[in-house]
Amino acid sequence: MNVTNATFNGDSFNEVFNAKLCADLRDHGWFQHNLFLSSELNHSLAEECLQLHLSDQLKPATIGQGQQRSLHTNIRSDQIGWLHSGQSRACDAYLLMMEQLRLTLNQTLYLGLEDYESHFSFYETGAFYSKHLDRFHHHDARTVSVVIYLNDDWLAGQGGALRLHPHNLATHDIAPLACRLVVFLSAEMLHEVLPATRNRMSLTGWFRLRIST
Ligand SMILES: O=C(O)CCC(=O)C(=O)O
Ligand SMILES: [Fe+2]
Repeated sequence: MNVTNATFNGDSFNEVFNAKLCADLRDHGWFQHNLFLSSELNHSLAEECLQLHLSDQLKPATIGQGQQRSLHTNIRSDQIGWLHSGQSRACDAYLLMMEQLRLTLNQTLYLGLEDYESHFSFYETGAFYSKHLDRFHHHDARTVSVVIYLNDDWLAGQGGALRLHPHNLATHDIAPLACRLVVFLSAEMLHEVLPATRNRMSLTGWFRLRIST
C-alpha cells in the first residue's frame, strides 16, 4: 500500500469536515463521517485485524484499569489487540490520521488532548459490549473516543450496531460499515455494541489528557 496517497479520503479534514466535527461534538456529543478511510487503507487494516484473530494474537477484552482490570464476559465479549507504532504500514497510516484528528480537535475545541491509545477489536458472531461509558471511574484521562469500522458489505439486518444513548434523547444506531468514523465524548456518551450475525471488526481508540499526579 502506498501510504502517502492512499490514506486520506478527499474530504477528511477539509474545512467542512472540521466545522461539522467541532459543531456536532459540541452540540450533540458525537460525530459521524462515512468515508473517512480510503478503501485501500480499510482493506489493509481489515486484513491485519483478521490475521491477528486467525493467528490467535487477539485477547479477550477486560474491563477497568490497573489492578482493577478484570475479565467480564457478561459485559463484553470482544477480543482486542493493542496497536503500537511501527507494527505495520497500515497501522502507521491510521495513527497518522489520528494525529491529524488530535490536532484538529485541539485547534477547534481547545481540548488539550495529549496522546492516543488504540486497539483492534474483533467481535465474533453474537459478541457484544453492554451499555457503558469509556471513561474509567478513578482519575481517568480518556476524553474523546474514536471508532473506525472495517466491515465491507455490512447489511441491514445483520445487527452489530453501535447504539448511542445521548442524554435525554432517543437512542441512535450506527451500523459498523467499512471506512466509517464515529467520534464521541468519552465521559458523557453512554453506548453499547449490539450482537451481530457475522464477525465485526473495528479500531477503537481514545484521546487522553495528561494526568497530573
Ligand atoms: O465498536 C464499537 O462500536 C464501540 C466499542 C466500544 O464501545 C469500546 O471499545 O469501548
Ligand atoms: Fe466504549
